Amino acid sequence: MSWGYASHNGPDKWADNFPVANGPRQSPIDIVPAQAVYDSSLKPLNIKYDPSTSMDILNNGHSFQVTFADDTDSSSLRDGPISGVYRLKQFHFHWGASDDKGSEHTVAGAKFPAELHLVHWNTKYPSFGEAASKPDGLAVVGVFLKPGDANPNLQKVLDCFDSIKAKGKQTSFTGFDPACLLPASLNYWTYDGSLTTPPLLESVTWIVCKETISVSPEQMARFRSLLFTPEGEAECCMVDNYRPPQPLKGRAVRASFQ
Ligand SMILES: NS(=O)(=O)c1ccc(Cc2ccc([N+](=O)[O-])cc2)cc1
Ligand SMILES: [Zn+2]
Repeated sequence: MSWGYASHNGPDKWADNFPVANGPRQSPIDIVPAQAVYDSSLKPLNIKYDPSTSMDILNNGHSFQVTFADDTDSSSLRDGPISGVYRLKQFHFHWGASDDKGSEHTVAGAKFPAELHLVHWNTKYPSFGEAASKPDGLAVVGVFLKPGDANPNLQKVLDCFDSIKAKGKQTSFTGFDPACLLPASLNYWTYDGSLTTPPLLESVTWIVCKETISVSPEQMARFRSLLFTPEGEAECCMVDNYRPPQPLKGRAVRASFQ
């Protein structure tokens, strides 16, 4: 039985095969701004992406992801709460069946219709797979999507959904600069956490942007037109592919802004 988001294989069942699900630094969490500690020693995020590193877009049956060439530092993240250079590996999203849910992190209990994750790995390790098992191995930048005007940069991603509707479908996706999906302000909250899907490894420095990016109702409908299921199987819409907030267990959430 493989993991998913249905009642029989969803977040409440993940601990059966992945006991770290009940670990001390699980993600996502509810971010309570009033309880976040401003840390003046936190640096601004230093993000440099090279569009020529974007390679393809894939429906992996849990979400869709855009994968990047990570054999050089040309698309990477520095500074912020991290030390060293972290290379961009992929970005993906989590979203709901309706606009009242879908994000993984919440802000004082508020849910957003979707959340973008830009996944980076620490180049002090030889590969993404190696880094994914180290406490300082990964850094994920999270951005909330807020209902509003259509987002023209997001539209470039949504336009290729017809080619990746079913699980396992993949198509070329080159020349895309994911920096165009970032909000104008890179003020952020940061805390030590985990992957939000199995294997739930506790290797992620989370960097969650305070400012949101916009998404229109029509664009949200496009997200919800993807399928969890492969071609030839009964169709199941890809929606509600989010894990709910997990216990903070004494962790501090720091803010890069006052
Ligand atoms: N949602 S998230 O925490 O940003 C996230 C990011 C990347 C991944 C993909 C993944 C990351 C690591 C492994 N691993 O080490 O076996 C398998 C899959 C899973 C989840
Ligand atoms: Zn994610």
